[in-house]
Amino acid sequence: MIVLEYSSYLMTSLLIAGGRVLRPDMTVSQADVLIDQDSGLIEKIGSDLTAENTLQASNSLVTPGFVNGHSHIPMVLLRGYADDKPLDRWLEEDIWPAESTMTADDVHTGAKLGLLEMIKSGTTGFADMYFHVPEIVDAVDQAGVRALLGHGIVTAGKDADKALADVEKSLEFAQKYDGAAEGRISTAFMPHSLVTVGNEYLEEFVPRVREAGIPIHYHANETLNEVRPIVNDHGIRPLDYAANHGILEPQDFVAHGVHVDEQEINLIAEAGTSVIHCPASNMKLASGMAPIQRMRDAGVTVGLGTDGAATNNDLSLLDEGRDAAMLGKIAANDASAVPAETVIQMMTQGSASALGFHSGVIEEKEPADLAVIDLEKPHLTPRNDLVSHLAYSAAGSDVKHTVCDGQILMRDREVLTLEEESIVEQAQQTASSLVSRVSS
Ligand SMILES: CSC[C@H]1O[C@@H](n2cnc3c(O)ncnc32)[C@H](O)[C@@H]1O
Ligand SMILES: [Zn+2]
Repeated sequence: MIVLEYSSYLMTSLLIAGGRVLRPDMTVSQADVLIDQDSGLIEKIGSDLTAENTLQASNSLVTPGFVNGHSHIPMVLLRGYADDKPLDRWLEEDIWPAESTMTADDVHTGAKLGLLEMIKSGTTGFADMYFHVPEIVDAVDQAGVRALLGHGIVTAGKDADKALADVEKSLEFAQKYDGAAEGRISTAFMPHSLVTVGNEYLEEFVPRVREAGIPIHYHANETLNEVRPIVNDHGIRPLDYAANHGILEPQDFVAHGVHVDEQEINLIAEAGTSVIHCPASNMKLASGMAPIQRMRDAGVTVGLGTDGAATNNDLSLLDEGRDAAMLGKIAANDASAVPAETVIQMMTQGSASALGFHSGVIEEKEPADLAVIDLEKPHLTPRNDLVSHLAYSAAGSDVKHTVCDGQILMRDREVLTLEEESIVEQAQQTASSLVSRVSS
C-alpha cells in the first residue's frame, strides 16, 4: 500500500528529442524539449537532455499545439450533408431539421470522430458550442485534449417554457462542468447569436452569468442578414447591442466578426473581447470577408476556428491558417496583410488567449501542449523557412506526434487515447442512420 502511494508521486518525464523548435518570437532553433508529465509543464528546452519516455523529432518541427477557437465538433456527422447554400437556408432547410433528430449517443459518437480528426491534425485545444454537451465532456476527458465547452442557446421559434429551459441549461452546464477532466475543461455561457436569442433572456441571465464569473461566447456579425434585424429593430449596430447587454467583456469571445464597421472594431478593441476568425466557413457560406488585418491593427486579439465540419469541410487548423492568410490579403487588398507569423500567432497564442488557456507557446514552465510536424515531405522541401511552411504548405496529415498536458495523444500517427477504427466505423453507421431518419 505504502509503495503504491509512493510510486504515484514519482516524476515521469517525456523528451521531445532533436527537433527544430518554434519559439514564441517565431524563431526556430534546434533543441530538445523536456516535459514533466506529472505537472504537464515544459521543464526545460536545451540540448542533450534525457527522460524516461522519448518522442523522436529529428527532421521535424516542434510547434505549439493548435487551438481551434470556434467549432461544433459533432457536426462532423453532417460533413457533406448539405453544401453550397448560404447560412440561413443551410440552417433552416437542412441542418436544424437534421440536428433535431440527434440523440445524446449521436453527439458522443460525433465528438469522438471530431476529436480524432483534431488530434491527427495537431490540435490540442478547442472551444465548442453544441447540445448534449455532457457527452462532449466525456469524449474530451477520454481524448486528453483541452476544451472550453458550452450549451448553445436558441430561443427564437420556441415557446416561452422551452426557451427558458434552454437558457437555464447553458448556465447550469457552465457551472457544473467548469474544471472537469482534471482541469482540462472550462466552460462558457453560449447564446447562439444576437438574433436567435431574445433580448429578454440576455437581460435576465447575463447578470447571473457575470455573478458566477463565467465567460460568454456567441456568433456575431457573421452575415448581413444577422446585422440588419439588430439595426432595424434596435437602431444600433450589433456590437453596440452586445455591449449594452453586458456581453462584450475581456473574458468574452465572439465567432466571425465579418460585417463589423470601423466603430465596432474600435469598440471591440477597447472592450478587450476577442474575435475568432473562421475563414473557410465564411468563404463556403459566402458570408463575407472579416477585416482581420484592421482588427489586429486596432489591437483586437484574433484567434482561428474551423466552425463546424459541415461548413469547412474539415477540422484542420493548418488548412484554416492558409485560408486566413489568403482571405486576409484579398480582404485588405494587400499581399503583405495577414503574413505567415500572424497566421501562426492566431492559431496558437491568439486562440489560446481568447479561450483563457495558458497554452500556445513552447516555453519553460508553460503547458506542454505541442505538435511535431514531419518535415521529410516533398511539399515541405526545401526547408528554407519553416514559419512559411507551417502557414502555407503543411497539412494536418504531416503531424507525427501530438502531446497535450504532457501526455502523448498521438505517437507516429497512432492516436493512443481513442480507438480510431471502431470510432470511424460507428460514426459511419450513426451518420447513415441520421440521414435516413431525416429523410423519412
Ligand atoms: C445551438 S448549438 C450551435 C448551433 O450552431 C449551428 N451552426 C453551425 N455553424 C454555424 C454558423 O456558421 N453560424 C451560425 N450557426 C451555426 C449549429 O448547427 C448548431 O445548431
Ligand atoms: Zn459556429
